[in-house]
Order: sequence, then structure tokens, then C-alpha cells
Amino acid sequence: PHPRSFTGTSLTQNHDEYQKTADWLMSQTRHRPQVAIICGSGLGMLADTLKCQDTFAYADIPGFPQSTVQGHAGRLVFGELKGKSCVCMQGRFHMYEGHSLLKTTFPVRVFKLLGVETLIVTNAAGSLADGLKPGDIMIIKDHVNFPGLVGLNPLSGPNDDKFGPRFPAMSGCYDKGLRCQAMEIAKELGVAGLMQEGVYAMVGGPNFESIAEARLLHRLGVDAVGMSTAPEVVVATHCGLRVFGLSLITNKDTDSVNHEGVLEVGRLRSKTVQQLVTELISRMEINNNNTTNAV
Ligand SMILES: O=P(O)(O)O[C@@H]1C[C@H](O)[C@@H](CO)O1
Ligand SMILES: Nc1nc2[nH]cnc2c(=O)[nH]1
Repeated sequence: PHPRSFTGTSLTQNHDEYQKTADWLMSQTRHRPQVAIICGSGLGMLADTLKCQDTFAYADIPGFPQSTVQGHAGRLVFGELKGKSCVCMQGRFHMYEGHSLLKTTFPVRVFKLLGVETLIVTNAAGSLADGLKPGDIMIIKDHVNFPGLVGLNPLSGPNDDKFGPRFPAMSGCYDKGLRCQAMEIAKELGVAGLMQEGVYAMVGGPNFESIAEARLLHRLGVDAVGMSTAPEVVVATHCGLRVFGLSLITNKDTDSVNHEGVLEVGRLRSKTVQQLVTELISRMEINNNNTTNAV
């Protein structure tokens, strides 16, 4: 399809295509992940903490889209973190790259088929709130899915009942228990001063906001704005995954923002984000018994 036709095409994806990718991955790794992590811009180092890694380039995974954005390596990393089996996306897919929304969220349904129970999403975002400055970390308590509000939704098209209902609720889609646990961890790590909860809004990108757009979003109650995450969370919630989300604030409004600066703040805060996520995974309750299979 024409790369610009992503809004109107690919409204269906056969269930077998997700299953084929999941089956292929299960044939290539002995890990059976319980937790999946999607790394935002400049936050790919989260994968480095995984032990006993099995790594796959997206290009080698049947059915996987390709990453095209600098700072998104394009690798899927399986491994163990504090006794939990995890899979980490070093690089995500964005609507502005020309992927259909079904493609941007394809890995989430594959994770579900792998047995994942909890999805952790991270992103880089611009602050619109007075109290949030570059380097701060926002626990996402809710989102505004601007593309979704006008019908650009990965759940558009025939519903796949095997994954979830036609009309899923999105209230409470960012798990309250995990949000509280993360704040407790931040206190223990001595980084509570960097952290607060807020509302993330996804816009289409790839341009950053004009001054008037940033002002509008602020008035609408948005604390941080970015170009991803919401479709992944919609699809995850649809198929029953528990979700936790973090935004690393990389810039304030649109003040001289650029992608290099975004990646730079990611590097600066990588250690803190890594510690928070590692500790959260270490403490989280997991109901399923997915684990790494001894070979
Ligand atoms: O993947 P995320 O949402 O972290 O990426 C943000 C939004 C754009 O892709 C990019 C802009 O610098 O960072
Ligand atoms: N839309 C948007 N995405 C971002 N990603 C990092 N910073 C920003 C921002 O200011 N706006």
C-alpha cells in the first residue's frame, strides 16, 4: 500500500499472523515472558538489564514491522529480570513512520499470545504542566488518544473476539496498584522529587507542536504530549493485559525541542528509569506461571 494510506488500510490482521510470529519466537527462545517492556526514544538501555538474553532483530522476526527512528534500535530482547521472565522492545513503531495502527501495535498481541500478563510502556514526552520539567518522570495515570478520538484506532475494523470485546472500556487502563508501587519505589530510591502522576496525550507527529497547539493541549488538561503509547495501551487493555506507563519529560512545551535533545535526556535519566522499572518488576505479583523453560 501507499505509505500515506495508513489511515484507511490494514483494518484487518488475521489472528494466524499473530500466532505465527508468537510460534516462531517460542521456537527460537526458551524464555516464556510474563512481562513485556516497550522502550521509548532514548530508553532502549532498559533491555541491557536482562540476564540470559536472546536477541532478535525485527528484520528477522516473521511478521514484525521495522523501526525507522533514530534511538529505536529495532531489536526484541528476551531475558530474566529479578526472577521474572521478560521481553523488551528496543524500539517501537509510530504512526508517523507510515505503519498502520495495527502494525504499530502488532507486538502487543504477539506478547499476549506468548503469555505476557503485564505491559510496561515508556516514552519521551514534552511537558505542558507547570510542575513538570525536563528530566522529570511522569507516571501515566490516564491518556488522551487524539488519533483514536477521530477514528484512527487499532481496534477499528472487524473485532477479533479471540483477543477481546468489540467495545472495551478504557477507564482505569493504567493499573492503580502498579502506579502506587512505583511511587513507593521512587521514594525508596530517593528520586520521588523527580516523579509525579499525569495525563499523557498522543498526537500524530512527526512535527512537534506549534505554540498554539501546546497551549490548546495544556488547556485541555494534558500534562505531557508525545507521539506513541496510546494505541499500544488500547490494544493491551482490549486483550486484558495489565498496563503501567512512564513518560520521561525531555522538553518543556516546544522550546527549541529536537530529537537529539530528546535522546540526550533519555541518556541522562537512563539509570533512574532502569532502576525504577527493575524494582517494579521485581516486586510485581504475577498470576501466570510463564517462566523460562530449562533446556
Ligand atoms: O517512542 P517515543 O514516544 O518515546 O518517541 C518520542 C516521540 C517521537 O517519536 C520522538 C520525538 O523525539 O520521541
Ligand atoms: N509530540 C511531542 N512528542 C515529543 N516527544 C518528546 N518531546 C515531545 C514533544 O514536545 N511533543
